[in-house]
Amino acid sequence: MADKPTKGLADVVAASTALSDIDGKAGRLFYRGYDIHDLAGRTTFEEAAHLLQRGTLPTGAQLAKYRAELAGGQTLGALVEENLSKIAEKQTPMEALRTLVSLATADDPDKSSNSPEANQRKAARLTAQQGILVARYHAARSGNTVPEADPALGVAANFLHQVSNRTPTPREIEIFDTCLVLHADHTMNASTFAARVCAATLADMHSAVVAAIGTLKGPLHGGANEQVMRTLESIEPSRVAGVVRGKLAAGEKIMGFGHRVYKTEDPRATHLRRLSEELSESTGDRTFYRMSREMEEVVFAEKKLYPNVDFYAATVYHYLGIPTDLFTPVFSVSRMSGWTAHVIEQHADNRLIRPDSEYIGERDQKWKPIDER
Ligand SMILES: CC(=O)SCCNC(=O)CCNC(=O)[C@H](O)C(C)(C)COP(=O)(O)OP(=O)(O)OC[C@H]1O[C@@H](n2cnc3c(N)ncnc32)[C@H](O)[C@@H]1OP(=O)(O)O
Ligand SMILES: O=C([O-])CC(=O)C(=O)O
Repeated sequence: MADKPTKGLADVVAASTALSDIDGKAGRLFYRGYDIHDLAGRTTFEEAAHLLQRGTLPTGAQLAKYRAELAGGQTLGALVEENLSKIAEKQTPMEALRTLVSLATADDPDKSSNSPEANQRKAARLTAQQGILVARYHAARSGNTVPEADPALGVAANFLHQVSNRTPTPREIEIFDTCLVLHADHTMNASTFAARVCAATLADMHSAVVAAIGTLKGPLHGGANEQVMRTLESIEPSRVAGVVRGKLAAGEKIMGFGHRVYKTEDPRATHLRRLSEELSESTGDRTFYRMSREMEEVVFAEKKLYPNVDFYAATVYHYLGIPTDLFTPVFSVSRMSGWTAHVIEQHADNRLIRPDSEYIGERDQKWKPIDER
């Protein structure tokens, strides 16, 4: 019989990975040995994605090649094109992404191969496409068209331009690029674990990332960033402390706080707090930043909980003009680079992931025919 399980697999080491590492006590995060504090603000999203998917921070030539591959991977398949507007009418953003990425399999030239080369190509295409899917979905539901992606610009610049239909400032692009770097990978988080479980059956990369998108959607994981903004918008600015204390007293969770692994501040939240403050000053709209600071103080005083990555990401995206229901899709634009890197890693050294369970049901039941039950 199996040992008593730890609820939610807490502290269980479920996979080996060379992609990212967390020191939860010290509040440190590393991508392939590089400290997130060294990467954030200095490395572009494309460099971080190359690091995760291809193993190294790219040289200039490698980066140019990878960026060209991303630019070439932006074309959406015929089945996606045919269905996009119908899906945008009927599905919420994360539902739509789950559907669209699944449909994208149909026209992917490498759909039937899990070879390392095919996986590298698919990882680049999926990473290139995710931002376009979000922008095209948003345009379709708003009755707009999306400006053509400029191959000379990176994922961050093109995404902001396409979603807002205005030219972002260079600083806005830098800030958003940093957000993408900060969200790219995070060890065995729920969506990455889901992707690895799927990939470990030798299912294809698209199937694995569809599982991951469905898992990221929930409010205990990536969906929390949208809920943070909804909470901020629902509170009268002068009543933050009372409302938050009331929610905690009622046993409610405050979205954007707490973490399974970090026992101190999430290092990504440190960057995002600073970026949120900067944007609150440059936009002249300090209300949500001030409210966030007050929420942080109250939650810490009451529960000793720190903000996680989703907390200040919410106000950063808000100040960048991103619609609130696209916050979790934005997370997926970045995390696609990590999910696909994990699928590459899983397929390269695979064993089926099939843990045991503890049986807690009835035993020795006596079967009766239906008319005697
Ligand atoms: C990208 C990401 O996924 S980051 C996480 C995003 N999710 C959120 O922000 C949602 C809010 N946070 C949470 O639900 C949790 O902190 C999680 C899911 C992130 C981590 O969960 P776990 O490690 O399983 O902790 P768990 O949910 O068991 O909480 C432990 C205790 O802290 C409390 N707690 C944890 N987070 C919060 C919170 N945000 N607000 C209030 N109380 C909280 C729980 O109520 C519980 O209290 P109890 O022991 O008195 O019952
Ligand atoms: O690691 C986790 O459990 C959640 C998280 O912060 C992430 O996925 O970025």
